[in-house]
Amino acid sequence: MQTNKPTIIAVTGASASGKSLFAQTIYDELLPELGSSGIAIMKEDSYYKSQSHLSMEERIKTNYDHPSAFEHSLLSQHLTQLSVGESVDIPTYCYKTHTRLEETVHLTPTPIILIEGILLFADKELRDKFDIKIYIDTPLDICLVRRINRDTIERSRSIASITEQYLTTVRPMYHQHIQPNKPFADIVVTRGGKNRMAIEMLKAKIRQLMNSNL
Ligand SMILES: Nc1ncnc2c1ncn2[C@@H]1O[C@H](COP(=O)(O)OP(=O)(O)O)[C@@H](O)[C@H]1O
Ligand SMILES: Nc1ccn([C@@H]2O[C@H](COP(=O)(O)O)[C@@H](O)[C@H]2O)c(=O)n1
Repeated sequence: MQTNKPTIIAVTGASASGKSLFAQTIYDELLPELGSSGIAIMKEDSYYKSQSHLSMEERIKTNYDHPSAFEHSLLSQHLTQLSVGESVDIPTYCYKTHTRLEETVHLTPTPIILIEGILLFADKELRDKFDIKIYIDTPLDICLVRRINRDTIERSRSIASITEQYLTTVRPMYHQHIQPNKPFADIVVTRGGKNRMAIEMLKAKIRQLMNSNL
């Protein structure tokens, strides 16, 4: 069991702004040198509430861009457990059925934990657990185009359902719960997962943290 508290790096921004690509790129590029005992990656989306008790019609109507769609209390509890050296079992979420799957992913604490998600800064209790806070700042029209491409291919959505959801919840919730929390960020990143300078700076910071923990 490790003794030092992990450094938790949170990456937020609009849906399809490039949060996953940014966090995953840092993780993939550091994994060979830090190993799986050095760095881990988590998703806020894993903590979408289980909706197994609801009909498919009710699940489709849910506002997935409001903080109440997430079980943030469980995420907060897991981050606390990881911080004191305890392992956690992370839920697995399915965007096609809009609920959790049976299986969980076991995570043991690592010195560096990356986490990405749309509403990580919306909850003060969660926000206070992050050591480094990053906001991916991508124009909303670019996010929409990416979301259409991604959700038709990866999440089995129709164009009609994507545009309806975008206008009724995704866009308004962005203006209410995501963009207003941008000032909490330590670093605002343009060009998302393709911003090599931002990626290299984060990697250098992580290496420095790892060396200072030796
Ligand atoms: N800078 C970029 N240029 C081009 N495509 C990108 C860029 N960043 C992300 N994408 C693509 O856009 C889609 C959404 O990106 P993703 O990282 O999943 O966003 P998020 O995690 O913020 O929802 C993915 O298909 C991804 O490959
Ligand atoms: N059942 C669900 C759950 C979530 N969404 C959408 O996912 C977005 C968050 O994930 P990103 O990878 O895009 O950050 C969020 O905007 C929800 O609208 C969904 O469509 N269905």
